[in-house]
Amino acid sequence: MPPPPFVQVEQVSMRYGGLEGTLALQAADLAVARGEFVAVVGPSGCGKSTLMRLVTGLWPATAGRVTVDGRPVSGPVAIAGMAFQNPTLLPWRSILDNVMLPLEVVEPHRRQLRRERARYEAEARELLAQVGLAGFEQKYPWQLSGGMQQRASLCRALIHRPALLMLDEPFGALDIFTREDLWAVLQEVWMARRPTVILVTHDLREAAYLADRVLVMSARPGRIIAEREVGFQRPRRLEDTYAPEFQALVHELRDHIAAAREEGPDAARREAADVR
Ligand SMILES: Nc1ncnc2c1ncn2[C@@H]1O[C@H](COP(=O)(O)OP(=O)(O)OP(=O)(O)O)[C@@H](O)[C@H]1O
Repeated sequence: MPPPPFVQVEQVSMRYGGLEGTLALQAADLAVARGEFVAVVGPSGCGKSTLMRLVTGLWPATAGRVTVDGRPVSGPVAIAGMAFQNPTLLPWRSILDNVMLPLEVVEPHRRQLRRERARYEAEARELLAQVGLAGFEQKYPWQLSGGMQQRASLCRALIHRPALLMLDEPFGALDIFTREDLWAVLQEVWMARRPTVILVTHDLREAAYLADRVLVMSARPGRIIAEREVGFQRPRRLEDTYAPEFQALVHELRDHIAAAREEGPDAARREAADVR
């Protein structure tokens, strides 16, 4: 029998702002295996970030069930690391202290931090070196470029060795060259540590480069309407993204999203028919 999914979303709906509010998700299902790298793509405003908030327990679902590692999600999930489009580093803390922040919050690290500070600090420095930020530990966020801040934010998401890494457009604000550099960094970190990853992105090349499987969402109210395995060998290289098979996959995903956008009016009708 196959192991149960590490992340499971079953028939989840989410309406913001009470009965008359926006229905962001409707009867959405999602299953992600332990250690899998999944990308979620879809039309703008279809509910991708909402799905992320429900899986990490930042919002409760209006209906349905979310489990992570076999446990129902009823509040913030401690085993999750998160990074968003905006690096959200604290300006008054050094890069090293920003990276170490989750250790001050998440148990059991919180309890162990005072006693084992040197070990944790060495881990943070190692992680920073892995993403190319050796030597910048004592700098402040405002002294770093946007790409460097995003690298640091990735380290902060990883420092407590989360089993689940939730990335919501982490490279969305970066120029294409920096973004491509960070794809390689993320792939390397994932291959070394194998967390389960859910990545929300608007960039279909990014999804195809990084993910084992790409999930396509419908227009709002969102649900998963298509999925595509990505079989390219790892480690994937930037040159691979120019191969015909890779480009064909990106086109296929684009067609799915175009169809999902067309479906918009139907989605609106579905919403009207279901007042959940
Ligand atoms: N806190 C909120 N209160 C009310 N409505 C919200 C809230 N957050 C999101 N929404 C609405 O829910 C819908 C889904 O939003 P969400 O941010 O999940 O979509 P998204 O797919 O991540 O969007 P984008 O592609 O633009 O990043 C949108 O119509 C949005 O306006």
